[in-house]
Amino acid sequence: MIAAGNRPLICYSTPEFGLGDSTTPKLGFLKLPVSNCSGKGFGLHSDEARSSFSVKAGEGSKVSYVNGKADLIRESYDSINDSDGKSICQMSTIGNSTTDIVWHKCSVEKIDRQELLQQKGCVIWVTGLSGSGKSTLACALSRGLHSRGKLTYILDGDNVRHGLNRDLSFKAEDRAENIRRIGEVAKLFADAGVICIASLISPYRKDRDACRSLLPAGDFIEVFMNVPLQVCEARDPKGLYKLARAGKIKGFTGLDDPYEPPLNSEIVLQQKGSVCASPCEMADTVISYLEEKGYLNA
Ligand SMILES: Nc1ncnc2c1ncn2[C@@H]1O[C@H](COP(=O)(O)OS(=O)(=O)O)[C@@H](OP(=O)(O)O)[C@H]1O
Ligand SMILES: Nc1ncnc2c1ncn2[C@@H]1O[C@H](COP(=O)(O)OP(=O)(O)O)[C@@H](O)[C@H]1O
Repeated sequence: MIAAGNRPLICYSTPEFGLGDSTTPKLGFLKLPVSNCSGKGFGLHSDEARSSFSVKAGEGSKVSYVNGKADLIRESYDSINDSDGKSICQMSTIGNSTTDIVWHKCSVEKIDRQELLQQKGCVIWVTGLSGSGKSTLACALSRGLHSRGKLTYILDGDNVRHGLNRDLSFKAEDRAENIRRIGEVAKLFADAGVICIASLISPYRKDRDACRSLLPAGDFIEVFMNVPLQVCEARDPKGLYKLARAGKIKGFTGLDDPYEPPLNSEIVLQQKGSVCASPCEMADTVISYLEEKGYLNA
């Protein structure tokens, strides 16, 4: 299925697509080669797609139509006219514009979901160097809250990079996109009423702050794993620091790539002298904070 912005495209076709007669619009799935779904364009530029067709992008009562040649829909929709000379600029929402999208409200809201769950949705954003204990804390926290009957979900940078963010590298703009996407997903979880634990290096202050700004005040709780580089490197459970020191990984955070420590995080977890609190103790610190701020009640 093809998506137009965040709306599905429901297609009906001329007979050569084998979806029935062309005069009666039918809902169906039009299998077209799509070579680029992420950029401005649709990517319908294969020879196989050079047939006349109609595409309908709709959600509820909002519908946009395109009638034309598939190979015309490439980069810009603003300048394309259909066979009657009518502009089909509605399709410009396929890019990154949000001007033609209307928020659809539902009578079941966040407050209702929170009531059901007896908790408040929020995002606990765990940031720190590789090896600082982010994933360990996330698990301990999830376990601790679960045992109190609270619903959590972990978005771990490593794990999300196996799926949603598998197209992203570790260069600065890809890290920013990784963080942006996880921030948006975390926001959805919080809206669902879930206590979402996002655990990723997120080295840049501006990217973390952008995620904070997606949420209502107080609902973004930044936890800084303030563990010295030497400690992280000595732990090196995946052997990545060793590889980076050997020059086999370039741009490794803390070595040859920056980490900007938070300036005002809600919680800072750090060693006392040379003693590091256990993961359970750290999780308890976060749980106490949530309790105090009322996140463990509706
Ligand atoms: N170049 C480089 N720099 C830092 N980390 C690297 C790199 N290459 C791979 N890894 C592994 O990827 C994990 C970090 O992914 P994140 O999504 O958390 O990173 S980021 O927020 O986009 O910076 C990180 O996982 P953690 O050790 O759990 O932090 C590493 O295992
Ligand atoms: N509080 C802690 N005290 C001692 N070791 C820890 C603690 N938290 C994590 N570790 C260890 O540090 C290493 C890195 O932890 P991990 O959670 O994978 O870090 P990150 O997700 O930040 O890369 C692991 O070997 C883990 O067992």
